[in-house]
Amino acid sequence: MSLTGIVTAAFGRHYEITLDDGRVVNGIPRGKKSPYACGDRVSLGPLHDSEAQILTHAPRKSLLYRSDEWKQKLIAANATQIVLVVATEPGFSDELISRAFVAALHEQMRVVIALNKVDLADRLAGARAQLAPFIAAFASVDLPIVELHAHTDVTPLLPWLAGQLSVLVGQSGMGKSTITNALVPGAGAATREISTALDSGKHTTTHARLYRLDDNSGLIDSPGLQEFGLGHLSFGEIEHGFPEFRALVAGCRFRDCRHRNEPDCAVKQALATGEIDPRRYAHFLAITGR
Ligand SMILES: Nc1nc2c(ncn2[C@@H]2O[C@H](COP(=O)(O)OP(=O)(O)OP(=O)(O)O)[C@@H](O)[C@H]2O)c(=O)[nH]1
Ligand SMILES: [Zn+2]
Repeated sequence: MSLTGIVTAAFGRHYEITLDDGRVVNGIPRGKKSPYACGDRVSLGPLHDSEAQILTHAPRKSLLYRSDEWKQKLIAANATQIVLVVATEPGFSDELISRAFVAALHEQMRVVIALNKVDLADRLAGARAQLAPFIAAFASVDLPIVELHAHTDVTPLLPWLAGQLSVLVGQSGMGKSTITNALVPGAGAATREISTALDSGKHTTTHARLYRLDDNSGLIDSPGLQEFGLGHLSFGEIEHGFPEFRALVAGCRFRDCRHRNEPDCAVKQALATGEIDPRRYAHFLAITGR
């Protein structure tokens, strides 16, 4: 009988595997690739000095990854939701939010937005305004937005984490590690002070790690990301991540309308009337234009 366990940390081509019996070992993939992610259930070959080859992974409920022309980067396997962390400061990219939504909806994951650092009161209105288009766009989809001051209290997040395997995703400096440390005493995730000017965060979390919150809930902290390439998704899959377009596209003159320069495009008409938010439309062009 081969050993089985779950990937609890991913460091490039090395994986920390927590075996079903509780032992923690090193897993090394066969070949040159890094085809596993935190959250994967894996089976291992024979153990030598706490190290074993990873033979295979079990079928995944979901796989969150990003890609560009050159490579794919796995973020998490089997997660049921993304907790997208943004903050009042440093500024965040709303295009990254649109991208994370496309990836999440493609994998049938829920998205919860955590707006952190609400204590920085003079920045709060601006951050809320930046999120407003998403609230409108996702009116037909469940989209919780949880405001947080992670330094003092993360309990507002708890009801959203119950029963889920959540993956924290966000740009560097938004407070993912602070949230993880508060939720998992002793996690020891590195946090750092932003010492220099605003908006100049450099990332510190270098690898993804999975933490158990209770018997039914887990949390994966992932390195801060500045880009979320979606080169692996088709036009239709990207369009699916824009739920506010769904009811409209049937009204476009062309069945294969790309909502760019085509005549009688219902999406562009909705843009002109303000029914579709210009930021969301810009994100759609950026993501489908690649
Ligand atoms: N004012 C304020 N600062 C916070 C809050 N939460 C986190 N911070 C600070 O924000 C900075 C970034 O927090 P981290 O938790 O390291 O951010 P991160 O998202 O994990 O960043 P990476 O590890 O680079 O991905 C640190 O200086 C934190 O102390 C908050 O609620 N309010
Ligand atoms: Zn169209």
